[in-house]
Amino acid sequence: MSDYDKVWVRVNHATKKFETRKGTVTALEDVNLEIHDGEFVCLLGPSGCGKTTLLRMISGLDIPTSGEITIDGKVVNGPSPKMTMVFQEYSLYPWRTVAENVGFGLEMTGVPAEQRKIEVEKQLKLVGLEAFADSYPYELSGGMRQRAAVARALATDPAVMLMDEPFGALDAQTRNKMQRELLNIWQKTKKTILFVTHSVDEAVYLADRIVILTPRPGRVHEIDTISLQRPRERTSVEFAQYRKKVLHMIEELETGNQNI
Ligand SMILES: Nc1ncnc2c1ncn2[C@@H]1O[C@H](COP(=O)(O)OP(=O)(O)OP(=O)(O)O)[C@@H](O)[C@H]1O
Repeated sequence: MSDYDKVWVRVNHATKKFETRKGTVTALEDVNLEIHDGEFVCLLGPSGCGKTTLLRMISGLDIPTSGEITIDGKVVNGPSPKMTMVFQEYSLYPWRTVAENVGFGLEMTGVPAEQRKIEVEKQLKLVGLEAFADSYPYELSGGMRQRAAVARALATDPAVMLMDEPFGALDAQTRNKMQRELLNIWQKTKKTILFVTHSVDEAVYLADRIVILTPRPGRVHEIDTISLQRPRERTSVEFAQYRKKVLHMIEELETGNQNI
C-alpha cells in the first residue's frame, strides 16, 4: 500500500476497566496492537471479549484506564476527525437525507456548502448511491443504508476507518455483496481499516491481517499476514486453507484458556 511502514494506530499496553454496581469489569487488559497505513485489519473475537471497547478507545470516545493509544504518534485524548466509526445500525440520522448524512462530518468541521456538495457527490458515486441523494434512510434497504454510512465515514477523509460489525445485521447475500463493495472502495481509496467481526469467513475474505482477541481479557494474538492475491475468492482452495488455519488458532487459544 501507499506507505506501509507508517504506523497510524499504536495501542500500547492498553487496559480498560469499568466500575459497575457489581464491581470492576476488566474489558481489556494490556493489549498491544499496531495498524499500518493502508492495511485492512480484521479484529475477530466472540461476544464480550472487548472489541467495541478497543474501537471506542482508538476513536477517542473512551480513554484507557492505563496504557496509551497513539494515532500518527499523538496520544488520543478525545474524538478526532482522523478516525471515523461505522456501526452496525443506527448510523444515519433519520431526519436527514442521504446527502445531508454524508455531508454531516464536513458540515461539523465548517466546510463551505459548495465544497461539501462536490465531496458528497464524489462519495455517493463511490458507493453507488448517486440516485438516492435526496432519499431518507427509511427509504433505503439495509445494505444501502450501510453504503451511505460508509460514504459518510469516508467524506471527512479519515486516516483510519473503524468499522464495528457494519454488516452484522444484513442477510447473508447482502452481506457478501457489501464485503465485495467494501473491498472495491478500499482498493480505490487506500484507506486504513480496522474492521470488527464475529465471522471467521468475513475476516478471511476481507483482511490483510487478522487479529484474534481472546475471550479472556489481557491477550491479543495476531495471526501472520494473510498474503493471498486479491480479489480473494470465497470458493478457492486458499480461502479454505486460511479459514481452517484461523479456526485452528481460535481452537488453540480456547484450549489454552481452559488451562488458566
Ligand atoms: N460502559 C460499560 N460499563 C460496564 N461494562 C462495560 C461497558 N462497556 C463494556 N463493558 C464490558 O466490557 C466487556 C467487553 O465489552 P465489549 O462491548 O467491548 O465487547 P465486544 O467484544 O465488543 O462484544 P460484542 O461482540 O457482543 O459487541 C463486556 O464484559 C462488557 O460487559
